[in-house]
Amino acid sequence: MSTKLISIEGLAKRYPNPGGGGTMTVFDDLWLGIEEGEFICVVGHSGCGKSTLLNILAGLETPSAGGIIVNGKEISGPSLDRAVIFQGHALMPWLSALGNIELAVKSRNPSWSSAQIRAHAMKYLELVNLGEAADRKPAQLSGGMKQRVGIARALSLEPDVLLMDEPFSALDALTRGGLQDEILAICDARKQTSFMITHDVDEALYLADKIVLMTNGPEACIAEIVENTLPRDRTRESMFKHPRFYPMRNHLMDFLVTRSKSFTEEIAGTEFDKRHPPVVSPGIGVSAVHPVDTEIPEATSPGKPQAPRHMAGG
Ligand SMILES: Nc1ncnc2c1ncn2[C@@H]1O[C@H](COP(=O)(O)OP(=O)(O)OP(=O)(O)O)[C@@H](O)[C@H]1O
Repeated sequence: MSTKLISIEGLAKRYPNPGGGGTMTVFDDLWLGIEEGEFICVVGHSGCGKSTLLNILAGLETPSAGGIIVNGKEISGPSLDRAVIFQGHALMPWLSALGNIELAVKSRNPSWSSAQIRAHAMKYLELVNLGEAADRKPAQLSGGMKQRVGIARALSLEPDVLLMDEPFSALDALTRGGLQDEILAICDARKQTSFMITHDVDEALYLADKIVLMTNGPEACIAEIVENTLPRDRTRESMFKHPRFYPMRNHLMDFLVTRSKSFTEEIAGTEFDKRHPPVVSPGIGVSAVHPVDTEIPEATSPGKPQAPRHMAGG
C-alpha cells in the first residue's frame, strides 16, 4: 500500500488513431508518487501528454490502463478535493469576482449560511489581493486579475491537491512573476500539494520541489524526476545567482533540447525501469559559496542517476 498522497500507477492513455485504424498511445506506463505538501512541475515538449495527465488527475478524463490513487482511493471522476486552475480562467461572466468564488464555496459547503460563504470567499479574494475588486465582473478585470480570481476560487475549496495547467502562460512577464510569488507564498504557507504543468524552465525552478521530465510523444514516459537543489527559501532574484542554478537549468535544458527526443536510444541496453524513474539532483556537490566551476559528481550527472528514492506503489 502506498504511503504517498498521490500514486500514479502504470498509467497509459490511448486515443483512436487520427489517421484511422488502431490507436495512438500518448503515454504508457507512467509511475509517480507525490508526497503531501510537495510542489511538482511537469515539463516536456508539446504533445507528450502533460494536459492529458493533469486531466486524468482531475478526473476529467479516464486512463486507458493503470490508475491514480489519491488519499488511498482510486480516482473515478472529478472531486472538489482536487481543484484545477486552467490557463483560461473559466470564470462565470455574469457573476462578480466574489460571486464566482462564492459559487465554488457553496458547492463545497452546501450547509453553510450565505454570510459564512461570503466571509470565506472574501478571505480568499483578499489572499490574492483582490478584495477591492470583489464587485467587478470578469469583463472589468485584467487578465492577471481574472487569473487571481481563478486561483482564489481553487484555493477557497481548500483542496487536498491543487492542479495547474500552465496557469500563467497567457500573462505578461511582470504579472506572471507577481502571481508566481503569490502562489509560492500561499502554497508554502498552506503546505499545499501542487501539480503544475509548465513550459517555462525558470518557472519550474522557482516553484517546484521536484520537476518531472517527460519524453516526447507519442508513447511518452517519465524519464527522470529532478530534485530541485536550490534552497527552499529562494527568491526570484537570489535564485539566478545561486551556484546550483546553472547546473539545474542546464540539466533541464539539455533534456528538453536533446535527451527528450533520443531517450529510447539513451536507455537501450540499460536497466531503466519505468516503475522507478531515476531521481537526480543536479548541482549537488557544487559549492554554495564559490561561483559555478565545479563538476557535478558522477552519481548525479545526467544519465548516471542516484538510486531511485521516489517510487510510486513501492
Ligand atoms: N480528445 C482527444 N482525442 C484525440 N487525441 C487527443 C485528444 N486529446 C489530446 N489528444 C492528443 O494527445 C496528445 C497529447 O495531448 P496533450 O494536450 O495532453 O499534450 P501536452 O503535452 O499537454 O501538449 P501542450 O504542451 O501543447 O499543451 C496530442 O497528440 C493530442 O493531439
